[in-house]
Amino acid sequence: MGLFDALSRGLKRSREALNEIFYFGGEVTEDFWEDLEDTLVMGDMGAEISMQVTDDLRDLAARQNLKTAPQLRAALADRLAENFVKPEHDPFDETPSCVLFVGINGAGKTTTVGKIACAAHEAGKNVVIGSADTFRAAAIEQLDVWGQRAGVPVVKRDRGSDPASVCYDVLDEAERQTSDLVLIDTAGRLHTSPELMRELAKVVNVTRKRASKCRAGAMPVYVVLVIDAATGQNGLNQALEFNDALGLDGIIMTKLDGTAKGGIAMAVASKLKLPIYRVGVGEHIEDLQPFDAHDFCRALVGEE
Ligand SMILES: Nc1nc2c(ncn2[C@@H]2O[C@H](COP(=O)(O)OP(=O)(O)OP(=O)(O)O)[C@@H](O)[C@H]2O)c(=O)[nH]1
Repeated sequence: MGLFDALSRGLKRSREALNEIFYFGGEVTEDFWEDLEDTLVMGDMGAEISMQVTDDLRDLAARQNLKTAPQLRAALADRLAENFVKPEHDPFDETPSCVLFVGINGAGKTTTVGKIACAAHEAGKNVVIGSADTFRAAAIEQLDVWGQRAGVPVVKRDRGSDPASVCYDVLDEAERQTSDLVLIDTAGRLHTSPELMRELAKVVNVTRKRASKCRAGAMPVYVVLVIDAATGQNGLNQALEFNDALGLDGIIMTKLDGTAKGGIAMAVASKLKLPIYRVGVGEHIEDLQPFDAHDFCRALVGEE
């Protein structure tokens, strides 16, 4: 199943709400613009973007003399797509590359590492996984299972070990194996805990320092925030805090197959000017897909 179909199944709530406006909408009236802005806000896009998008569409309708709601549906999808940033690099396509996965508990970090490891291994890449979640024993086991499934080695240490030193070991191993792709899972943490964010900043710094000293030349390190799309507007607070503490390179948005309304992807990408590298649309290996802003926005507004 392609991204558009997978998203179309997931983003039902926002699409139905927008459908209602467009379906019943004949002539565009003042009520139409109010309903549109409210619906975008309810779809987790945030007040600022919703107002901006509505104003821009209103200008376009006036300029192009578009008078009925259905005429505006495709224009809305195009306007929404403009909120997304195109990635300059894809950390999962570059070789060599080291990616640190960060985020709150249960966002989908471990699952995403597993899915990416499987796909990269299948594509013939030499992959190594690092388990810097030394807090939760079950997380280390979960990553081991993904490693076995993917046929990829997992570097791990005992529960309670220093996560930064695990990252150092992971890069030692990656160098020994001349790995193409290094994927490091970190422990879930609340963005509101300064102590845990400081610990994570140390993990990132140590990884960057070690990666800059690889014998074959510096290995780029990407810090990727994994966000559960169903957390709604709280996802924006997470992104702002993680970005402040670590300087993020991009986002992976998971669980867009569930009850998520989807607008949070746009709110985060637009506010932080960060690319979305992948989206999760299910729990299985194949349910992680490259992000396409146009497909995403068409699925959101119900454009075929
Ligand atoms: N439906 C759906 N479920 C997902 C997706 N991604 C992850 N999950 C599920 O979300 C749950 C949490 O995923 P994990 O990968 O364990 O999350 P985590 O961020 O590593 O969690 P911590 O280790 O506690 O920080 C699991 O049950 C996953 O199967 C997705 O895209 N869609």
